[in-house]
Parts: sequence; C-alpha cells; structure tokens
Amino acid sequence: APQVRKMLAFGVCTSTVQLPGKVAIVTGANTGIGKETAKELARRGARVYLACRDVQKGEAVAREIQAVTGNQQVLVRKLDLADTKCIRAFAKDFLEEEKHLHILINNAGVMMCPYSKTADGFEMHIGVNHLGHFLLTHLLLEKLKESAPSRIINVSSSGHLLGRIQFHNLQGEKFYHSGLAYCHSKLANVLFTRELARRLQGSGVTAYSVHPGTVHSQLTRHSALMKCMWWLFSYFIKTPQQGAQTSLHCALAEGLEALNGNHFSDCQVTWVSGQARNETIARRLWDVSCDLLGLPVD
Ligand SMILES: NC(=O)C1=CN([C@@H]2O[C@H](COP(=O)(O)OP(=O)(O)OC[C@H]3O[C@@H](n4cnc5c(N)ncnc54)[C@H](OP(=O)(O)O)[C@@H]3O)[C@@H](O)[C@H]2O)C=CC1
Ligand SMILES: CC1=C(/C=C/C(C)=C/C=C/C(C)=C/C=O)C(C)(C)CCC1
Repeated sequence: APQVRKMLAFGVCTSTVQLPGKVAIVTGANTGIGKETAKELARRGARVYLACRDVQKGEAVAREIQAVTGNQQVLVRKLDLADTKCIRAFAKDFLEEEKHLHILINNAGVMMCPYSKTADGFEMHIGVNHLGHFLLTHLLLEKLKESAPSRIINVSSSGHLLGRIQFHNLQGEKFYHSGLAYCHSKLANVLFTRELARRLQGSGVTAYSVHPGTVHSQLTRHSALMKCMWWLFSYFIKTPQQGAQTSLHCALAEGLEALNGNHFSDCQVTWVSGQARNETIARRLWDVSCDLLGLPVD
C-alpha cells in the first residue's frame, strides 16, 4: 500500500524557500489539508494565522504545530466563513494587528452538506467555499498589495469540471443536489481566481487555484457513501500532507508569477473546464458576488 500510495501521490513541493518575517493566513487550518499547509509554512519560519471557526480545535492544532516546528508564531483567530459579520471582524482585527500579509490560502471548504444556509442566507457551499473567501480576499487585498510580492491560493477541486454557474439558481432554491452544489462552488473558485489574477496584473499580487488530489480528510463527513469509499481506499489516496503539496508549491515556488491565474494539480499547471475559461461568466460572477456581499462593483 505505501508503494501504491507513493505512485498515486504525484507532485511534491520542492521549493527550499524559507519564510522568516513573512505572514500567512490559512483558512480551515485545524484539520486536513489546511493543517498540513499551515504546519509547513510554520516550519519555514512564517508567522501563520490559523483561521478557524472552532477556536478550541484551532488552539490544540497551534500547540501541536508549535511543538513540531519549534515556531511559536502560530496564532489562532476565529473565522466562520458562513457568517459575513465574522469574516469582517476577522479581517478588521487582522488589519489592525499586522503590517503585512504575504500568503493567503483560502483552503476551508464544505462538501455535500444537506441543503442549508449561511447566516446571510446563502446556500452553504457557494456561501462558504466561494462567497466567504471572496469577501475575505476583498477585505485583505490592500494589505496583500502593500506586502507584494504576495500570493493568494484558492483551494478548488477537479470537481469543478462538473460544475455550472447557474445565475438563476445560485442559491439552489429552484433545484438542489449536494454533490453538484459542491462542484458549482469549486468552479466558482476557479473563475474567481482567473478574474482576480486578471485584475491584479502588475500589482505584484498573484493568484492560483489548486486541486489537491483525492485526500483522506474529514471532507466526506456529510456523505456516508464517500466516507465509506475514502475509508476503504484510505491507504491509496493521498494523506493530508501529500494533499498540501500543490498549495505549498503555489505559495512558495519561485518564478510562478508568469503563471498567474492558472489552475494547478500535482504541483503542475493543469487544464480547467470550458466554463471555467469563460471570461464573461467570470466577470458576471464577480459582479454578482459583489452585489450579494454589499461590495462596490468596480
Ligand atoms: N479531501 C479531498 O479529497 C479534496 C479536498 N479539496 C478541497 O480541499 C480543501 C480542504 O479540504 P480537506 O482538508 O480535505 O477537508 P476537511 O473537512 O478535513 O477540512 C475542511 C476545513 O474547512 C473548515 N471549514 C468548514 N466550514 C467552515 C466555515 N464555515 N468557516 C471556516 N472554516 C470552515 C473545517 O473546519 P471544522 O473542522 O471546524 O469543520 C476544516 O478546518 C477544501 O476546500 C476542499 O474542497 C478538493 C479536492 C479534493
Ligand atoms: C472511483 C474511486 C475513487 C473515487 C474518487 C473520487 C470520486 C474522487 C473525487 C474527489 C473529489 C472531487 C473530491 C473533492 O473535491 C477512489 C476513492 C479514489 C478509490 C478508487 C475508486
């Protein structure tokens, strides 16, 4: 099994870049891919903010990362992406506390949850996976620009290939399928990344989207079938540490600026679906997202 797993887990971040004096935020860092991403950034000397909805879980992980890496600058802050008030409070406190932000990893995600809504009435997948991170990024964008060169990593999925942005049913009120809702939100991550990259050209801030691979994590918690499959194949699919490699590659590898806006899998650029390449849809999604979140449309 370890050999098969090694064969299937292509893509290792080979960058040797160290991060003393650098500041990073990882959302959903209390478990899975986010935890391993934060651990590696801390190992390289960055001050790392674990942005978690459950602060207690986050504190336990921060202590673990501090012990393993010897880096005491691992901080936990509350961030519930299903509540825009909480996102705004997180950003406000961060901006008051920190002079710089070099790496923003929008990693948190939910998959296949039963139909439910965020505090602001958005369908949970699009609300947390896309709109929550869209708002967070907007609020932190000036700081990222001031700290350039800086990078934004949006953790998407190959599931985006099955996604469609249905503007008439963005909140799943007319039709809802939990698996498709996840795919739509992951497509939104790719479209957001591409539009963001276009708008950030020349600013020194670059953005990348990532498919981490099929990773043994708690992402399957809402689906008994997926949980069962992940458990059955747990020795063959990626570990969270292997799943973190592509996010780390995009955050750390030197000379990636020319690939601004691209989608990565196994630490390499990979192709995205036709809808993901549609600039008109990307611009419209940007405007609709601003509208929903009460942000000025520019
Ligand atoms: N695992 C896989 O095979 C794949 C994963 N991905 C993507 O990778 C990313 C990481 O997932 P993975 O580590 O696998 O999954 P996990 O379920 O293990 O981790 C998800 C993280 O997101 C957090 N989260 C969920 N909802 C919210 C919220 N409302 N506010 C703040 N944080 C929240 C969770 O917090 P809590 O623990 O409190 O629930 C947890 O820390 C996701 O974006 C996922 O879509 C993409 C393709 C494949
Ligand atoms: C069929 C099959 C599998 C299914 C893989 C799937 C369906 C992966 C989907 C992953 C995504 C898209 C996750 C989150 O974004 C396993 C478990 C590898 C085991 C071998 C057989």
